[in-house]
Amino acid sequence: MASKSVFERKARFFAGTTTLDLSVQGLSLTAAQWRALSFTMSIQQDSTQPIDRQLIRQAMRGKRQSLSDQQQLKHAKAIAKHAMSANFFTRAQTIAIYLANDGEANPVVLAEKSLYRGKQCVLPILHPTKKGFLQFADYRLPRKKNKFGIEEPISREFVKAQQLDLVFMPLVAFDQQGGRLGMGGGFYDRSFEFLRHSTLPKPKLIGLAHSFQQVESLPIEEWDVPMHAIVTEKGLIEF
Ligand SMILES: Nc1nc2c(c(=O)[nH]1)N(C=O)[C@@H](CNc1ccc(C(=O)N[C@@H](CCC(=O)O)C(=O)O)cc1)CN2
Ligand SMILES: Nc1ncnc2c1ncn2[C@@H]1O[C@H](COP(=O)(O)OP(=O)(O)OP(=O)(O)O)[C@@H](O)[C@H]1O
Repeated sequence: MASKSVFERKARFFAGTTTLDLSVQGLSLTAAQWRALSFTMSIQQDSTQPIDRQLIRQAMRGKRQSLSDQQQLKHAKAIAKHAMSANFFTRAQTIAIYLANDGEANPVVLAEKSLYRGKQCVLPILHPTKKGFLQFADYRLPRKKNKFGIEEPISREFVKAQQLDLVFMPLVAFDQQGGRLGMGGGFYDRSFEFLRHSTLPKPKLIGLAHSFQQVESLPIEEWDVPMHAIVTEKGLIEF
C-alpha cells in the first residue's frame, strides 16, 4: 500500500448520537461540498440509512464527480492494467462489469481488453420482477436506460449471478477490511447474498475504485457481502 497522502484529513462528525470517525485519504472538499455536508448533518434524519453512510456517500460522490475526463481515463487505464495482471482475471471466462456513472471508476478499458482476450463481458440489469436484484446480459447488445439513467442491455437471454466467474463492482467507498459502500440500493448485496452460504469459489467480487475512495473503516451491516479485492489506479488490494 502506498503511504498516506499528505492531504489526509481526520474529521469527526457528530450526528445525533452517531459518531463517525472518518479518515479519508486525499479528501479535500470544496466549500460547496462542506456546506452540503453541514446541511446533511443539520437536517432531521428520516430515511432508513444511518446518517454516517449518507455522509460518506455525499462526500465521495462529490469528489469522484469532480475528476476530469483526463484523470478518469488515466485511472481507467491503470485499473485495467492492475486487474488484468491478477490471477483471478487470467482464470475468469465470464466477467460482470458496469457502465460508469456519477464519476465511478470506469471499467471500459478493462472491458474492451477483456473482450479482445476472448472473455465474455456482461452488464447488470435491474431485475424486472425480483425487486432489488440484478441479472446480467451481454455487454455488446443494444441498450436502453434504466430508471437511474444508466444504460443496460436489451436482452431475453440472461447470465445468472451464480454463472459469473468475476464481478467487477462499482462502489462509493471501501475500507481496509474489504467493506463496500454502494449507491444505497442494496442490489449487489442481495444479488450475491448466496455467497455467504456457498462453498463454491466463484464468483469473485472485485471492487473498482479511485484510491481516494478508501476510508479507514465503514460501518458494517449484516447484509454486507465482503469483497475479495479492490483495484484502484494505484494497484491491487487483496483481502
Ligand atoms: N454504474 C453503475 N451501475 C449500476 C449500479 C451502480 O452503482 N453503478 N448499481 C448498484 O447497485 C445498480 C443500480 N443502482 C443505482 C442506485 C442508485 C443510483 C442513483 O443515481 N441514485 C440517485 C437517485 C436516483 C433516483 O432516485 O432516481 C441518487 O442517489 O442521487 C444509481 C444506480 C445497477 N447498476
Ligand atoms: N441481502 C439483503 N436482503 C434484504 N435486504 C437487503 C439485502 N442487502 C441489502 N438490503 C437492503 O438494501 C438497503 C441498501 O443497502 P446498502 O446501503 O448496503 O446498499 P449499497 O451496497 O450501498 O447499494 P448497491 O449494492 O446497490 O450499490 C439496506 O437498507 C437493506 O435494507
